Amino acid sequence: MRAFNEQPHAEKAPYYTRDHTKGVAFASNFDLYRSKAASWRDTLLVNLGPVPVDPWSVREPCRAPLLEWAQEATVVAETLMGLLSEGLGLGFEFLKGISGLEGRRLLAHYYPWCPEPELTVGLVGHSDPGLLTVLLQNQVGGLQVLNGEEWVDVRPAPGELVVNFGDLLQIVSNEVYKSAEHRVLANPSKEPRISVAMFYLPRKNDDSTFYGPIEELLSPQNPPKYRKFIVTEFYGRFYNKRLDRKSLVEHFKI
Ligand SMILES: O=C(O)CCC(=O)C(=O)O
Ligand SMILES: [Fe+2]
Repeated sequence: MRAFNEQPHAEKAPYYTRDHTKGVAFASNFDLYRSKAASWRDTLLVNLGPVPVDPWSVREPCRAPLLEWAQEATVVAETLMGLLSEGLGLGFEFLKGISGLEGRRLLAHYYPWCPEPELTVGLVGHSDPGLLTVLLQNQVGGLQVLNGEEWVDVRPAPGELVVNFGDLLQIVSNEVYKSAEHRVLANPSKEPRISVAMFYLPRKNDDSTFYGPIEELLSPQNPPKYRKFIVTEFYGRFYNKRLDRKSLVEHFKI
């Protein structure tokens, strides 16, 4: 990822687009024109499912490592989804059946040195939209998670993965699991911060499915906390707002 980002501008220019529905897109903040200020990072986005990207559209030097990482992360996500499903008292396959592991999106972030890090952030506070995110970060640090009112450092450790519960997991589990609010500080070090995240999201272009709290979890004592919606509304809401805190779950709250 470092090699990709540090290529001359002309090598990266063919990927510049704000159209996140493309197979591959390279841009700075996806919500640049909706947010109050720019964040200090660039992001390479690769859509890996349900319509897999042509692997050859991700050019060297990062094609093979990214695609390999995506496969490995998916094995982790599949296992975790099974365990979380059992944690809800449902079968191992249940959660996977809801959104599947088909909506797979890889985001590779590059946070260059920021000369005035106190004036902006690398990535504003937010929760991830899907079921789960599996994230690998290099050793620079800067990721923080909100614990109550306090931002706590998620310090990198070699070989460690960070897993975020997403908004959809909060909704379908009727708040048994809560999505994690997190942010990345602007990078004050000369060493770039690099992270690669795999998002497991609802399938696009499938408006025959209604998402909402899983019926099997509901009872008169545990009524649904969220209304049902289709995926077009879910993505429409996510992409038409700036990245901000946990507003996606708030939108669907009853
Ligand atoms: O760069 C990171 O560590 C966090 C990335 C992230 O939160 C995201 O892509 O949603
Ligand atoms: Fe995130």
